[in-house]
This record gives sequence, C-alpha cells and structure tokens, in this order.
Amino acid sequence: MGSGADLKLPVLDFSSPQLKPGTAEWTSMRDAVMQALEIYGCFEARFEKVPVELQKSMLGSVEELFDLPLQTKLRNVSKKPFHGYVGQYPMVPLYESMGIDDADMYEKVDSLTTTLWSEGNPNFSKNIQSFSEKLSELDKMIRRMILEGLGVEKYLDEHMNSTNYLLRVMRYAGPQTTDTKLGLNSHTDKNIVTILCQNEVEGLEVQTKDGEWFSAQPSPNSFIVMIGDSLYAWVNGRLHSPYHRVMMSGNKARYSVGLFSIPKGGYVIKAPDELVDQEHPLLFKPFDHVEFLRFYYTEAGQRDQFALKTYCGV
Ligand SMILES: O=C(O)CCC(=O)C(=O)O
Ligand SMILES: [Fe+2]
Repeated sequence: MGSGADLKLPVLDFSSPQLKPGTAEWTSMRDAVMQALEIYGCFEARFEKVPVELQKSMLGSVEELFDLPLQTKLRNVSKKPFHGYVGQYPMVPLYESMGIDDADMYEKVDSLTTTLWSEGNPNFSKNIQSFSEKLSELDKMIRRMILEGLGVEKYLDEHMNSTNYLLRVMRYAGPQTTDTKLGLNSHTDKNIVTILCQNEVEGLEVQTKDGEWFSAQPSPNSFIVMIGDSLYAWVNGRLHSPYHRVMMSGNKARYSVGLFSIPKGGYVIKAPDELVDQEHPLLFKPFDHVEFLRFYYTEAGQRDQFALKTYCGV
C-alpha cells in the first residue's frame, strides 16, 4: 500500500442559489458529483447555506459537550447500537463520540440537551438543530443528483422519505506525540450519505480503490461528502463506498461532526430493477438496515472488513 499524499479530492461548490433541478448548472454539477463518487466515493463540498459562523459556534457547542464529566455524557443512551455515548475503548483510546438522533428536529435535540444539562442549554440545541437542518439540504441535493444521474428519479420520494438524520459529534484527544496514532479504525460507513466537517486539527484519511491512503481535509468553509454501504447496495455498486480512518498526532484535540442520512428501521433496502442487468448482477439481497447493524456490531461483524457482503451478499 503506497501513500497517495498528493491526491486532492475534487472541490464542488453548491452555494449558488441558481443551482436548481433542471438548470444547466445543476446538470453539470450532477455530472461532477457522479464522477467523483464513482472514482473516490467522496468529494469536498462548499455550501454557504451553512454559514462559517454557524459551523464555528456548533463546533464550540460540541467542545462544551465533551467537556462535561464522563458520568454526565454516559446519560446519553440509545436503543440503537452506537447511537449513544461511545468512548473509553482500549482499541481507540483517543476517540469519543455522541449520537444525536433526528438532529434536524428541535424537540428531539432539546430532549437530549436536558438530559445533559438539567438547567437546559437552548444555545446548544439551537446550534445543533440549525446546523443539521441546513446541512440536510446538501444531503438532499446530492441524493437527488445521484438518482437522476442513474436515471431512477422515479424513486426519489420513496428514497427521501426512507431516511432520518443522525448527527454524530466526535472528539479525538491529541496523542501528545509527534508519531501518528490511530484515532478511528478503517471502515466504510453503513448509512446512505455522510457529510463531515471538523475543527482545524487534521486527521481524516480516505483510501482509493487501489488501496492508497490520502488525507482528506475539509477547510473551515467546506465539508467532505461520502457514500455509505446502504447507498452502495441500493445503487447496486454503481458508486464507491470508501474505506476511511482517522490518524492523530500532536497535542490538540480534533473535533469533528458527521451528518448521516440513515435508512429507517423496517425500510427494506433493495436495488431498483432498473439498476440490475447482465452487466450489473444483483450484489446484495434486500436487507433491513437496523437488522444489518445488529450483525455489524457483533464481534464477528466488527472483525469483518466486508460486513455487508457477509450479511447479505448474493
Ligand atoms: O472524524 C471523522 O472525520 C470521521 C468519522 C467517521 O468516519 C465516522 O464517524 O464514521
Ligand atoms: Fe466513517
């Protein structure tokens, strides 16, 4: 495995108010999105609808959250695996995360807020909700472009209505060394689309299809957009779902945030017939995302680099 240090992801700017379905601008952006997702499974996106100041104050709120005592953070429990507080794992000692389900809905966020701050923290709820709601517009644009790009836009409503938004906030402690230490193991995301941003501390690395690692660093006004395995399955392998990891060095903590569009429990992910033919035989049997996650978080599932293939590969 070489090091692909020079590789630079395409940067696509979604800020223009003229970027509307049916326009020439939309069509050329759609082509660029499809190309990047076929090659890398990810790209860097600018999206000014999420103002830089909002992103900064949201990251400030995330820092405030992780500064809470561990006992308090452990109050965020979730029925879904890995959606609550995660941390203190010997394999990834620098990593902590917290999941916020339905982060685009104020009441949902605020109910988590009040379990963490008994006196309430409306500023926290507002930052998280407003950031998630605005950023979810980028998720929707990209998914629409993907369905159009594959000629299956007739499934658009079903596809959009089948997901929720999870915001996962993360802290990676600085390892206090100049060597590089593992922050988060190499994995593919299991959801539909992931949109990541971070503070100024670098660490995200993505693997190319040829097995080369390169660093993918969003800037203060940009995001990394990435495809997860559920979308990979739904598009029957037409787009790449990349392995990625976090590597840390130095003293400073890295804060990052991911907005994950996630299939609802009970929704069966099945590649549309239009995307299955002789040249593209069906890759995965239809599956329920939540059932799949149950397998993924078993010991066998965690050890498996191709968990979805093991679970429901044809
Ligand atoms: O911290 C990051 O930038 C990446 C996090 C990640 O890959 C994940 O939560 O799935
Ligand atoms: Fe990930």
